[in-house]
Amino acid sequence: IEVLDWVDSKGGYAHLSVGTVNDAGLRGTLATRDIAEGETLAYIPRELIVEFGAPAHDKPPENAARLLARQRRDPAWHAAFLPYWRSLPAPASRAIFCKEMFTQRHRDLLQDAEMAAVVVEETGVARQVYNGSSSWWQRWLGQAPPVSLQGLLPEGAAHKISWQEFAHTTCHVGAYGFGCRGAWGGRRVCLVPLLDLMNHAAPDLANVIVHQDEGNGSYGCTATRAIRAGEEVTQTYSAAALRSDYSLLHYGFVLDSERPLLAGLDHMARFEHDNDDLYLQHQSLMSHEEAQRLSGILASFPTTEAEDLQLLQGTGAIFVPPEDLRLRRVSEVVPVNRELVGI
Ligand SMILES: C[S@@+](CC[C@H](N)C(=O)[O-])C[C@H]1O[C@@H](n2cnc3c(N)ncnc32)[C@H](O)[C@@H]1O
Repeated sequence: IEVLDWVDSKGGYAHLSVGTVNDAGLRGTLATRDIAEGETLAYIPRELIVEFGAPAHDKPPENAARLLARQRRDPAWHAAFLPYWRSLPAPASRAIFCKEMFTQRHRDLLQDAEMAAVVVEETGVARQVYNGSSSWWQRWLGQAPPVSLQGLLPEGAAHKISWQEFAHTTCHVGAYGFGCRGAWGGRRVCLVPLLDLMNHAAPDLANVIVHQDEGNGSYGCTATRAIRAGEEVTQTYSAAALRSDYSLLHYGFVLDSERPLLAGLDHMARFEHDNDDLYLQHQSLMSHEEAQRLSGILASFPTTEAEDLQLLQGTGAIFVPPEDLRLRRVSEVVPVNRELVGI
């Protein structure tokens, strides 16, 4: 597809094709040749990456407003990224569905008051950004999103964007965005063409990790095990996406898994709040209290960390570097071999 040639023409590469990966017609990425473990099978240069937001406010609706505004204010930029926009599911296509598109009927199906509250709260923020319905003092007091579609676009231009288009863009930014390091430091949300066509799989099934070069901001994708030509290429989006409720609400899918990862203690409604320091954000499926309890049990084990490490090395498993291995095991559900990709 066009986006592959575009990446190629801009100095990137990918040993990937885009195609149907299951009987339900899901689209995803496939290896075009055999890939060895540790090989970097895709490289996306910095200039193809779309970056938004600031650390304090990087919610999908605000970034959607920034994206839509930039597309309209800067037609040359929009045109330069056409192959990327065309690679994404069209609005109203069944390939993309998340909470911004929920109707009352979908909310009722949740059968869970807290999840329904998350939907109401987050779509409420999206509505505020779309309508620009908050006053300057609400924004100043932090009671409303700092960005509105009207505020970013010239007079009258915001009205030409329908709620459906806005909800679709919010869903796209949320479900296709990557956490990245901004050009001037700080955490941002980025859109990474082509690599965002990879589907999610649990860590034991995923075969690549996606990483950003700290120096030049480019993105790479490295095989965590050997991949055969034609095999689907998948990554683990985040530990949070291993939870059925989280993946359903934010991405519109649920993985087949023997044990659904759900617990009352770490309900996603809490999980989502950045300033709730009771919970370990976007990393663990538990509260700090629970992490401390489990850490205490691990600390009382008869073997040392070094001995555990030796055992793990013998298995060829991918694991985090030795320092505080046990404690990290508690707080990081998805271990990442940073050495493998040199980050
Ligand atoms: C980053 S995109 C991946 C590419 C997407 N499949 C496409 O064709 O544009 C994320 C979306 O892909 C779908 N998806 C990703 N992983 C999935 C999985 N394991 N099972 C079902 N759908 C998945 C969901 O619709 C999700 O919101």
